Amino acid sequence: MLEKDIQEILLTDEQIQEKAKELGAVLSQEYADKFPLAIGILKGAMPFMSDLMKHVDAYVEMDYMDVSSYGNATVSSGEVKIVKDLNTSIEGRDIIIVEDIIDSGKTLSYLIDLFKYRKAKSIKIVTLLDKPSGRKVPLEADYVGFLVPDAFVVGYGLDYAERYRNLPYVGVLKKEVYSF
Ligand SMILES: O=P(O)(O)OC[C@H]1O[C@H](OP(=O)(O)OP(=O)(O)O)[C@H](O)[C@@H]1O
Ligand code: HPA
Ligand SMILES: [Mg+2]
Repeated sequence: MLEKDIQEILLTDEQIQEKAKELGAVLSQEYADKFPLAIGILKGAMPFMSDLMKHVDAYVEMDYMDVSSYGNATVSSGEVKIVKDLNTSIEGRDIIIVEDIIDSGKTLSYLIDLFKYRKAKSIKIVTLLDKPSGRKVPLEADYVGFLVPDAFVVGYGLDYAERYRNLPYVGVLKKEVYSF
């Protein structure tokens, strides 16, 4: 039913699961002798955080922050709103930010400033998707799953107007769904 709104599937469930395994193995090595705090950025990063963490073999703590800047639009409002803050103090902690996508870069550049202000010891970013063509502020992730083209993508956590997060794959949304 949902598939009728999808122009093209970019990444299958299998490709995403394989990538979660790969990135989990890298993080396991990197944090083997540390006690990092992984922070999933809701709502979009929920499925990726859950799949990725299953493959991290280290003493990792998890917390979530809910931030939003897109609302029902396909371009960032530029205003990053904290809907729910962390439960954990991050002072002196090694932070792993887990994101679904970096597009304009505004969400993460806001969060990095905030986490530095809160005196995190180190901050690394792992993102499933990176859309370099969308960048409005300079920002690079430490670990990137896949690059995506200049198109609005949905699925596997990513929404348009709160829909399509439950698709098991990542696909390009048909333009007629959001431009009328
Ligand atoms: O690099 P940017 O242009 O800031 O875009 C990336 C952010 O936008 C989306 O979140 P959104 O604000 O839509 O909230 P959601 O995760 O609840 O959908 C996505 O999940 C990222 O957090
Ligand atoms: N799709 C869904 N949510 C997003 C995107 C996108 O391409 N970019 C930033 N948030
Ligand atoms: Mg969204």
